[in-house]
This record gives sequence, C-alpha cells and structure tokens, in this order.
Amino acid sequence: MLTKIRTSAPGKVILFGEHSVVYGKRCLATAIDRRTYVTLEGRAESGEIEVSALDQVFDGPLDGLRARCEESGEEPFGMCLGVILAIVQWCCDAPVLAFDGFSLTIESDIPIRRGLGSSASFCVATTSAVLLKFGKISNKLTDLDKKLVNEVAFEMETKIHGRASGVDNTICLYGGILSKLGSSLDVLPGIQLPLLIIDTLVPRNTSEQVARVKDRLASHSAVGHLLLDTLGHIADEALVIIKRSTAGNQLDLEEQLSELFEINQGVLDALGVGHEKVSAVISLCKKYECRAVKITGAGGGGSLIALADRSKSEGQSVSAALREAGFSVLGITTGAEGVRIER
Ligand SMILES: Nc1ncnc2c1ncn2[C@@H]1O[C@H](COP(=O)(O)OP(=O)(O)O)[C@@H](O)[C@H]1O
Ligand SMILES: C[C@@](O)(CCOP(=O)(O)O)CC(=O)O
Repeated sequence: MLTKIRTSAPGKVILFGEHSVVYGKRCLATAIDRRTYVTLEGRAESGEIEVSALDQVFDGPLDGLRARCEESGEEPFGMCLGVILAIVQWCCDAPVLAFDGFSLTIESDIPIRRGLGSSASFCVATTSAVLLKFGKISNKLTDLDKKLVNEVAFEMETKIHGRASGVDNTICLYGGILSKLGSSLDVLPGIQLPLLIIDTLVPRNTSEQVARVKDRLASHSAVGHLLLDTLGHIADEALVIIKRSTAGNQLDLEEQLSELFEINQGVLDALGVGHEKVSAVISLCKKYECRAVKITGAGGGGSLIALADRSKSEGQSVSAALREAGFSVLGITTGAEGVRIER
C-alpha cells in the first residue's frame, strides 16, 4: 500500500524583543492559529517527485527538480523546491541513488514574506512529513524526533534566509511561547491572546532595519545601549507576567501586556525603525481606543500587532477603519499547538 502522511505546523509572531535579540537580549515569540498543511502520498514511479505549492506544480525526477531550482533563483516556488531537494538529500545521505517516488501538496493560510513565519512553518511541516516517509522519525513524534526535525528545519531555514536565529523553526515546531535569551531557547505553554496583525503593506527589509539600529548605536552608543537594555527588561517583565498568568486573571494579564506593548513601541521608534505608515496605524488604533499596538518583526513598514480589548466591541470597528485606510488586517489567537501529524 502506498504511504499517505499529513502534517501541519503553525506560523508565529514576535511579541517582544525584536532588534534587541540581535544584541543578546530576551525575545518572546508565540505560535499563531494559522498553519501550513503538508500531504505526502507515495506514488508508483521510483525517484519521481511531484510538488504542488504556491499555485504551481513541479513533476519529475530529482535532477529535474535540481535544474528547476537553479533556474528559479530566489523566487518563492524555486526556494520551496530547493528546501524539498535538500531534505530528500539529507534523508538519503546524498548523492541520492534511488527512492520510492512521492507527491507533496503544501497548503497554507499564512501570508508569505510578512514576518509571520511562513517559511519556518513550511520547513517544519515538510521536514516532518519527509522524515516520516524515509523512516527517520516515528509517528509518535517523540522529544527525540522533534529535536531531529528542529535541527533539519533549522538547516532549511538557513537555506531560505542565508542566516537564521533558530527562533522561527523552534516556535513553529513546539508551539506555545518561546523565550530566547542568548543561545538558550525555552518553550512555555501558550497563552491565548486575541491579536490583530496589521500589515502596512510596506515591504519590510530586515537587514536594512538591523543596519539602521547599528547606525544609531554607532552615533549614540550610550543612549542606544540603554534603549536595547530597556527592550530586554520589557521582554523579561513580560515573561514574568506570562508565567504568573492563570485562566482567572486574563484581563489583568492583557492590561499589563498592553502597557508593555506601548512602552516597547516607543523604544523601537526611538531606535529608528518606525515608518510613516507605522505611525498612521498607531494613530488609527488610538482613535478607536485599541489598547496597544507595536511593531512585530523588523519594522520600517512591515506588520504591527494590536492587543484587541475583549471588554469592548472595538475589534470590528478598528479593523474596518484600518482596512478602509488601505492596511491589511488579520485576527489571530496566540499560543497555538506546534507541529502535529493530522490523522
Ligand atoms: N505555503 C508555502 N509553500 C511553499 N513554500 C513556502 C510556503 N510558505 C513559505 N514558503 C517558502 O518560504 C519563503 C518565504 O520566506 P520569508 O521571506 O522568510 O517569509 P516569512 O517571513 O513569511 O517567513 C517563500 O519564498 C517560500 O520559498
Ligand atoms: C529585527 C529582528 O530582531 C527580527 C526580524 O523579524 P522578521 O523576520 O523581520 O519578522 C532581526 C533578527 O532577530 O534577526
């Protein structure tokens, strides 16, 4: 009987610690309730792979897949094929001689290239499916299995980004909340926060924004380092608040995190990673008394997260106003489950 495997993994947002994480301070990220689903089905033709993703299809042998990747350069589907080729090579101890053919169908409701971890979610779900097919992990997804998937998915993320911190693949794999401090990564149970993700539709360029912060540090070293320390303290405090939280004090938790969002945004702005569209989103949110809003990820455009206030019905009106002003808005819940095998 031909194999059929279906896996899924969530996307992510950074809650606190963007930029300061580059300087060794704490960063908190959380999995979101948007996922990538990968269906792998065995096929009769030996050595043939079919990939359907991002509204495109490849069907052919591994050599053809390699040639298509070289042709496609940095284009999303080409990068996706490059990751699949690398995972198969990893499983077969390259050079690959022979393997049972298979098809992969990749479906996702995570918008790509928006800092929501579409690449890590895709890498984790695809790595899990292919490693399962090649018998490298068990369908119990034990701690050891997950550790192996994380190592391979990290290699794949590095392939897509040139460099990766390990935050995205780890949070998409384990779900919940991830705290990164220096080289240590801790996973905590998730908390369910209602967030709006507001995309300014100004393309973000992470390396440009990281360079902007570096310039600010070069010209105002003492002040710049104080700002980074402040971001670190904000993330530390948020972690304490999250760890203390229980189902009974959700409103209290959201109130406290909300204040930290506001302070954090002020500091990011002072570091120079704001943008006129970021300011426009913040003004609109304030007009609708939306509790708090901050950049998530690199800034300089990109996306913001706003904590929706459960005690008012403001969520819908602020979303409508933001959309009317030309921004894209997604309502999500944080703390989602990590990788899983769909039955
Ligand atoms: N659903 C998907 N199917 C196939 N490949 C995907 C999918 N989602 C993301 N990718 C891969 O990840 C890349 C996007 O990575 P990146 O620019 O880092 O965006 P993000 O910030 O969303 O992670 C795409 O170019 C593509 O190669
Ligand atoms: C600015 C930074 O801290 C986060 C970048 O986030 P994103 O991938 O642009 O969402 C850079 C980094 O951590 O590598």
